Amino acid sequence: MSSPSSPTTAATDQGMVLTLSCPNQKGIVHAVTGALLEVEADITESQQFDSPDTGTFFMRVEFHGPATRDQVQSVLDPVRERFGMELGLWEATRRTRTLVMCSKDGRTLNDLLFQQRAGTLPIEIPVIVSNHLELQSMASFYGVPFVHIPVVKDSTINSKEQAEQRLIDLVRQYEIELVVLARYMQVLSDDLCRSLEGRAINIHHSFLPSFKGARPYHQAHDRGVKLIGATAHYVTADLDEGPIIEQEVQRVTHAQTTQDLVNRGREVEGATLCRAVRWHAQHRVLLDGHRTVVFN
Ligand SMILES: Nc1nc2c(c(=O)[nH]1)N[C@@H](CN(C=O)c1ccc(C(=O)N[C@@H](CCC(=O)O)C(=O)O)cc1)CN2
Repeated sequence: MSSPSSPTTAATDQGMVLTLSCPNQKGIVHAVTGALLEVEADITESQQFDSPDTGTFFMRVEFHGPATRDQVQSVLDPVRERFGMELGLWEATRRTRTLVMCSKDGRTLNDLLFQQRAGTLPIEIPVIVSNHLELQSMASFYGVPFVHIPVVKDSTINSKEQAEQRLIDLVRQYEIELVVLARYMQVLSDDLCRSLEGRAINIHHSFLPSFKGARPYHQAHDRGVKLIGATAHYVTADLDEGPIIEQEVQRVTHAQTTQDLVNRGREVEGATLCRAVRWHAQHRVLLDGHRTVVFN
C-alpha cells in the first residue's frame, strides 16, 4: 500500500484519496465501498474505469471520516489481497514536494511558480534546478532556492553523469516526490528515467506524437501544420514517448512564422503542464501500460 509518510493515528476527517488498480472482475466497487462504510467513511467522489485493452480495473475514491489511517488500511487490506490490487492511500490536502528543472525558456517555470504561489497547484517547490543561469532571477523573485547544474557534452567536468548524480542527491536531500521538466532541454539517461518512473513529468511543445525531440515548432512550420500544441507526459527513456497526461492545441495559419508559432504555443504550454501537475498531485492519474487513466 503506497502512500507518503504521515501520522497513521490521525483521523481521516481532512479527506483521503484512495487509488487502486487490479484485474477486472465483479464485486470490486461493492467490496471497496463496503469496507469504507465499515469505518463510517463519507465518500465525496468516486470514479472507476475498466480498461478493455488491458483488462485492468481502475478506481479513485475521495472520502473523509472519523477513522484513522491505520483503521482505513486495516479494512482495506483484505480487499487488496482478495482482488490483487495495487492500492494507494493519500492525504487529500497534502502538497506534493516537487523539484522543477528548466533551461533558458522561463514561461512554463513562471506559470508553475505563479500557480503554486496562488494556491491553485497542490505542490511545494523546495528547489529549482537548471543547466543555465538565465532563470536564477526568477527563482529569487519567488524565493525558491536555485541550483545551477551545468551539463557539458563529452566532458569529464560537468558531464551528464555528474550532473545527474547531483540531481539524484537533491531529490534525496529535499525528499522530492515529483520532478517536473519545465522546458528542460537535456535528454535524461535511461538509468535516471528508471529511477524517476511515474514521478517525472515533461512538457513537450508539440501535439505528440508529432514532432518529437528538439525544435518542434521549426518542424511544425516546415510541415505547414494548421494545429500546434503542447503535451504533458511522463518521462521515459524513449524521448517524448512517455504516457500522455494532458494535451492542448492552438489553430495556426500559413501566414504565421516559426516565431509566431513559438509565441502562440507558449500560451498553451504552461496551462497544459499545470493541469497535468495538478492532476498528478491530486492522484488523479493512473498508469495503464503506456497510457494513462485520468480521473479529472
Ligand atoms: N529521457 C528523456 N529525457 C527528456 C525527455 C524525455 O521524454 N525522455 N523530454 C525532454 C524534453 N525535450 C522535449 O520536450 C527535449 C529536450 C532536449 C532535447 C535534445 O535533443 N537536447 C540536446 C541538447 C540540447 C541543448 O543542449 O540545448 C541533447 O540532450 O543532446 C530533445 C528533446 C527532456 N528530456
